Amino acid sequence: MNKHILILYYSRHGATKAMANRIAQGVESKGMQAKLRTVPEISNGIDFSQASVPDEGDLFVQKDDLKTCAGLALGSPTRFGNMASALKYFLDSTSSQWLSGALVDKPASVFTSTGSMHGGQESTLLSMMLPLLHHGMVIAGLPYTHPELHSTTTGGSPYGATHYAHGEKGNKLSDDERALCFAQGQRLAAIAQKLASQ
Ligand SMILES: Cc1cc2nc3c(=O)[nH]c(=O)nc-3n(C[C@H](O)[C@H](O)[C@H](O)COP(=O)(O)O)c2cc1C
Repeated sequence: MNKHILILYYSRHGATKAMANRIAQGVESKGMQAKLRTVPEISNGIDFSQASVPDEGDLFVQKDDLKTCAGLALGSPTRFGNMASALKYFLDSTSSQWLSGALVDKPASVFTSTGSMHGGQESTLLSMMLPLLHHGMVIAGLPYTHPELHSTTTGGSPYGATHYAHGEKGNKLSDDERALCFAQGQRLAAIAQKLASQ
């Protein structure tokens, strides 16, 4: 089976990246490799041209990463109740992978960070699922058997892990958020392993 879970995220200020790193720890605790990848900023073609390799941090995703992964965690900051355009721009370029069924029957989950408590976490997560369903993925949320879903006063939802960032520089995850990110990574890896053994 493909051994790695692709954790594909966009993060401007680091909160979504912190979640991605914690989800990766959950994946790796199940004996699978977590491949952390991001997407470039969108350029209007006038302001700047983007380097093909980022100056720092995780590498940019390649289309082949979709074909070779065993599962996908997709993460974005909430932008007006939806995913960030940089991530959507990448997804909109995956017609070939859709045609070839590169993601069909692979598990997927979604995660997001917001600046305000009721700023659209769930609408973002639900809308992020749509392209993944078109790609034929099997969507995995978070079950309420995780006690943190009952007790959290910050982020966390059955639709996927979330973080309430209290503004744009709030990158420190609460204990409940950390636990749920970890659980999401574990669950994704466990489902990928089960599906591969069918
Ligand atoms: C253009 C824009 C739109 C945003 N829209 C929302 C929103 O709808 N709801 C919300 O709670 N936060 C919103 N935010 C705040 C970000 O979601 C929040 O700061 C997030 O934690 C940033 O994640 P990052 O650190 O990974 O970049 C918005 C930020 C920007 C720049």
